Amino acid sequence: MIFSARTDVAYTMSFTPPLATLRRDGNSIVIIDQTGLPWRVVERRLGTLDDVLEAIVALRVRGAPLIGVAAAHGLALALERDASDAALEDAIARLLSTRPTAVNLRLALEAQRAVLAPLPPSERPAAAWREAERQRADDAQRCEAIGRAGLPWIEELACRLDRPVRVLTHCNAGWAATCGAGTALSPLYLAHAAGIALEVFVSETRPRNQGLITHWELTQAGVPATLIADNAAGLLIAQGDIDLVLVGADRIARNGDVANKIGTYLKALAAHAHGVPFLVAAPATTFDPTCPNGAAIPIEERAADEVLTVAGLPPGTDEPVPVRLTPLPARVRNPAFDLTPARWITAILTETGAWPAPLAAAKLFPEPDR
Ligand SMILES: CSC[C@H]1O[C@H](OP(=O)(O)O)[C@H](O)[C@@H]1O
Repeated sequence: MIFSARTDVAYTMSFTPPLATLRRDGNSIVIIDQTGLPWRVVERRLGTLDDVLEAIVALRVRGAPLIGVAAAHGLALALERDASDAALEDAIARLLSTRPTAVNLRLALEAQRAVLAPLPPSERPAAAWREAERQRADDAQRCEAIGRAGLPWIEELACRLDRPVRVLTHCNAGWAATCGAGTALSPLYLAHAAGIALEVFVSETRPRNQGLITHWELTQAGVPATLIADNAAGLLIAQGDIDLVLVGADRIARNGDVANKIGTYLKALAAHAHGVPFLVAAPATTFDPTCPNGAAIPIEERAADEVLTVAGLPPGTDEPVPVRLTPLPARVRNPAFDLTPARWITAILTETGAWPAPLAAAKLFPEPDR
């Protein structure tokens, strides 16, 4: 077990994302519209707060760290039109209402409010853009540090194996979900750059299939990746085909319980049952020290239609289209996240190092000396 503040290790290799997930362009922002990935890389200009609200809800921009930074930029767009106290609070409330689980969204807006509230309205738009850009650059640095915290875990496995290290990951916690190299994928990119042989198994992640984005990311970077159906993960773990499970997070409670994409819990359960290390990678902006445990984390319930359709690229077209799988049954549930208890998590990789799950929040948010 490698618990230490290993982010101080000066690794020579690094990973630069091939595309910018979000960038400012004058008084608008440009995102990669992730509803087109992996089939099409399409940029989308967001010029108003309403554009940003729609993009976050529709998962055009997604990933816990990235939706926080997107919300911070959305606030700047709102204040360009009206920088009054009422408009500031209204925009924050509307952005908070988009997606309830990833705490990054709330923390990003709280950081903006701390900067903006003391200022006169005339100074707020420029200050909001500065804070949004600070958050974007800050996230990239956090991703890089998480990669350094996770690399020793992969190195240690590589030293013991005479074959590629087999890592299972779920959903997308790569550069597409952040402003940098990603969280769960960041150690993998560093390991690949260091010449460590990897085989990454990627679960497709129904119903929105973010696993296809991970497979696309890894393949573009030259990292060997194998797509599997979500339901196949248990068999691979049980058969000893997986050396390490490495996933992201949307909110981590003070006791180390983790909310992440739906399906994570079942992989943690299988990993725990078969003694496979289960790592969660997340920056401090994904921790909620005010949240005592997983039961207190709100789980987003999304539209039934996401379960009843699957997006794809029919032969001869270049437009991904949704295909309805069944007529609308009477009842459908579509929780977007689930909860993994801290006791099933081997370590949480953060920008300050790798920590046992119950300790991670305390390492990032130490209680003041009483
Ligand atoms: C570094 S992304 C963390 C987290 O966010 C994703 O959720 P979504 O695609 O719904 O925005 C997924 O749960 C990732 O693990």
